[in-house]
Amino acid sequence: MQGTNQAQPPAEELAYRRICVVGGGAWGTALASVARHAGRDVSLWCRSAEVAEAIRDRAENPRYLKGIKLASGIKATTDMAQALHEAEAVLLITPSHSIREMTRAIAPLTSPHCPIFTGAKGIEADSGLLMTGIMAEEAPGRVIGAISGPTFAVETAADQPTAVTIACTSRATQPGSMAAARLAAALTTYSFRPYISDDLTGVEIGGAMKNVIAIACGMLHGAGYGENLRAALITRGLSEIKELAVTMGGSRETVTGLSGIGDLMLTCSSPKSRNFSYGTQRGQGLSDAEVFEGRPVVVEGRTNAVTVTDLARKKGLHMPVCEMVRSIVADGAPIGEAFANYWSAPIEGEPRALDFKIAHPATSAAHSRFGGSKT
Ligand SMILES: NC(=O)C1=CN([C@@H]2O[C@H](COP(=O)(O)OP(=O)(O)OC[C@H]3O[C@@H](n4cnc5c(N)ncnc54)[C@H](O)[C@@H]3O)[C@@H](O)[C@H]2O)C=CC1
Ligand SMILES: O=C(CO)COP(=O)(O)O
Repeated sequence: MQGTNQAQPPAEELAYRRICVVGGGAWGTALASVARHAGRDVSLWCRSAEVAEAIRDRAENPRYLKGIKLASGIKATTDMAQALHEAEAVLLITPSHSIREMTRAIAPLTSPHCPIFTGAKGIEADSGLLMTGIMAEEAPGRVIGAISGPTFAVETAADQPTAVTIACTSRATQPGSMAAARLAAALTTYSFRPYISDDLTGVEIGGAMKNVIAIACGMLHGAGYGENLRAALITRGLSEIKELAVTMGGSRETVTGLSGIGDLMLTCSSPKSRNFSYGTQRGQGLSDAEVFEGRPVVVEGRTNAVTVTDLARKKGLHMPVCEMVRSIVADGAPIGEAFANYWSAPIEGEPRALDFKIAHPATSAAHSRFGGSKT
């Protein structure tokens, strides 16, 4: 059929030439470095003058990516208007709680034709909106998108092979479709491999929920449980992601992709993950205050345990893994007790001969491991 086999423009012609990354933390800096390696004109807005200076002058970000040599030529600045000047695409890479405020700041400083993509993973408290839902409210009419997947900033910045998903508001429409493809073309290097998706909801639900499940895995790992349990939590967690994603209009296929199972596996199994590490330390008996020691660290799963379960409850969905994490991080339940409740709950649709709350060995093991109510 005529028209269906039209040749795509060459990638270089398609690619955005000028990209502004907003957020000079670990992930924003890593993406700025990727874009520079891909040959783009890259500006980076940083909150800290010291960080901006180190990136500009020495191609390093000692605060967030210590010891890693970045691409040279990143125009790092603390001046937002200067960073956004003539940007063809913006990557908004600050923590999820700041996305509303940051989109509000970016919108008037950019052309209405400039798409905004975010790498933040989360759901907003109160509104229950995904990151791109917030951005669509604050920058109405804009093409909005997300970049997600199994991506530790420290590896990406060090040029380790990394695959991501780039999704856009209605990729099926011309502007959305073009924006995702243009960003993918702009960021592709020998080590950075973007895939395109039109399932923004599925992509973002995966990103928000995997952090909560990683905390669960970390907590039980820290408490001394084995890999069997971790694999079970990842699998049951994936099922919770699938339920919420499909209920919200996302697709099952996305859940089995990079932004779903890919990111879930990575985050649930590595000490490089802040969510998994936080969980591990809590599982070892440390309190929140002891884990953070006054240093603010982005652990998105702590707040998202509440926002995800709030949303699921509203939709009439039961999410035992996420509820377990919520009961610990938000309601102060002892980890052993929360796990025992989770593990001993009847399995829907299956008859149980025993009262698992009393008889299951894992229940008493959990209680003794955690020494009653201390943790
Ligand atoms: N670090 C990683 O490996 C990855 C992180 N992400 C996501 O990217 C987002 C950012 O994470 P990271 O860069 O790792 O965090 P980070 O802690 O390394 O850096 C956060 C950056 O945001 C800035 N910031 C913090 N609060 C702010 C606010 N209220 N307003 C404006 N700027 C603010 C900080 O100054 C800093 O530059 C998170 O949602 C995270 O889940 C996604 C993929 C990988
Ligand atoms: O999102 C990430 C990897 O894809 C980073 O995970 P953490 O925020 O747990 O470090």
